[in-house]
Amino acid sequence: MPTDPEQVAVAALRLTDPVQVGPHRLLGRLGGGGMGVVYLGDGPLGRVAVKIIRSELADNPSFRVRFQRELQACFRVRGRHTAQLLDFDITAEPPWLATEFLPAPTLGQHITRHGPLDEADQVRLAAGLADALVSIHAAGLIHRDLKPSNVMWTATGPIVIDFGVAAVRDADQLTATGVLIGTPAWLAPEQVTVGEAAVASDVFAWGGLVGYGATGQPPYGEGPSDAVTYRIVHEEPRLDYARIAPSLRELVRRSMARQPTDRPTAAELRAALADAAGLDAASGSGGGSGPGGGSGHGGGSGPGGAAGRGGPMDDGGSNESDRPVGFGPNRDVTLTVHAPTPPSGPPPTIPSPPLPVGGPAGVGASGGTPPWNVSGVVGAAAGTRPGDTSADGPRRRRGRLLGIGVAVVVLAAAAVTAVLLTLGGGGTDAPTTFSYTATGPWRLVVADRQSGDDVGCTVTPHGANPSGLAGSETVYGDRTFQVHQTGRIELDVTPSPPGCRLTAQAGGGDATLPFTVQQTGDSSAFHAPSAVEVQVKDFNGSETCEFVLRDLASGENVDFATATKDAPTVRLDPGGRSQVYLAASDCAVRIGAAG
Ligand SMILES: Nc1ncnc2c1ncn2[C@@H]1O[C@H](COP(=O)(O)OP(=O)(O)OP(=O)(O)O)[C@@H](O)[C@H]1O
Repeated sequence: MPTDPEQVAVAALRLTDPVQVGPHRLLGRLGGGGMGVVYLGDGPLGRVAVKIIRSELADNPSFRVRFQRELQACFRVRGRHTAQLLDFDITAEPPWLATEFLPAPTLGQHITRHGPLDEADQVRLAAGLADALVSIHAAGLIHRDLKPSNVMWTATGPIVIDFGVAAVRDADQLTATGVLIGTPAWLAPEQVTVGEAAVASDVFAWGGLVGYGATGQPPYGEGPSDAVTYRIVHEEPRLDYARIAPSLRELVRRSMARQPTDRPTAAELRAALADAAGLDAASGSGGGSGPGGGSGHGGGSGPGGAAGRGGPMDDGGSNESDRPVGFGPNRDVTLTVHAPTPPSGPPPTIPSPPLPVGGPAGVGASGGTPPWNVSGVVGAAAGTRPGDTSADGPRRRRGRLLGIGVAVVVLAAAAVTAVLLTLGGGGTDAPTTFSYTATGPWRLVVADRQSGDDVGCTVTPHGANPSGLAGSETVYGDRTFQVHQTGRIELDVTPSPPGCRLTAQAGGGDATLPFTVQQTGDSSAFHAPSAVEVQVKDFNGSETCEFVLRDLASGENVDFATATKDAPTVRLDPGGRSQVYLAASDCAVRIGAAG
């Protein structure tokens, strides 16, 4: 376990950030993801982590209903290794929820700083995560998004955050155009292929996380989401089992079985590890040293119960995080943490001298020469997968649930040249101009790589809009546009790299029918059959879904149809075109040849 003080980055509030949410005064930013931004708050419940939900999600009428249901289930989760939900207001604008603040790095941050875990910590990680999953599953929830940024590495073991919200997020993610959320690297094969998660999917992620703890590497490597999802569906995990503690190897191997039914349950994992990690295998995690009595409440805001993790401290109670630390506009701070913090601390004060303004403290977001400030085109070697040439390292947030069709496209795209378009000039606020010379149809992939904000990437074409782009577009997560225009195309993008990354992929893809499209954006192109059948898998809260079939070569709209809940399958006629694609729709669909 960490014995040295750990650094917890708290970035300054931005001018546009709220300063108060319900009864919680916001002190700084802890991070952010697809659902929204997470703030450090202080108030009647002590220090809390407040997540403010993105308006794109919250605007969907079904979101609040689902979210409230899910959060009520979250209140039932009382685990030694799960973060306690303390308060929420689903009726607020925007909605928010508050969980106990865990003054610790995430597992990902810990491993980035200190390297892979030794065997004793691997066992603690494995046992703690298994215990957390038992608590979550016992409440009828599936985490769905267990990954290094959702595990806090505290002095009392791993503590899982963010459970319950992924279900709502997944159900609603396609309703807000352009919002793509999630991290494919940790998904189970069935989440990729059919978009469905079960408790066994969490067990699969458990195996990947334990492997990551032991090796520092994600189980399916790094790279663009297409490549990673392809590997998840078709390949065995790339784990160096020799580096995994012997007592965990077989459990990891079994938990990452391709067939969900071949995986152990979380309870079996926990039982197998109980002795090694000193867990009480029989009683579960309901008791233990969990937080004191949070009382659930529904729509309104109000205190949910006492915050704070009452577990024993590893280091005899030294607790520097209670020292006055500086918060306030334009000041980033680093909390030095020896142990979990009791909730009530002295009110924050502004330190002297002022701390630097910039990105999250300790992350090095400000200063230095931006490594992206180069112009040129980097061509991938023939036969590599699109984007495999990226020198950008792991992507922290990306589109998810790319479906079988995308996996197929990866293969097809391997034959074409993938081009990473790098950009010249541009400060943080000024747009950076991207240019690409196309000789045939191509795909523009916009990746919003800024996991810590809710800004998105705004892409604005110079001159005429290329097909697919409806003028200036703002993208959250990843989104693909099919473009038929050839010649030189110039686009402005803000913010500049590395927050936003634009990639061009030659060709329009060549997916094999049938395939499933879960993400927003244009589908991959496919050879046109005599008629196309589009079956809506998820209306994502809408009453109807509009479809447009487009010709890849010309960008021309060739057929339209509207699916309704009474008639969820529609036929589209390619009208003799040889290669077509389905233009952006907000619904999740399966595209096949009509029989
Ligand atoms: N309870 C908490 N205590 C302390 N820090 C937290 C807490 N919850 C979240 N954080 C911090 O905020 C970051 C962002 O959390 P969040 O769950 O929104 O994002 P994510 O998991 O990276 O993304 P996504 O929502 O797309 O899965 C976490 O990685 C962590 O650093």
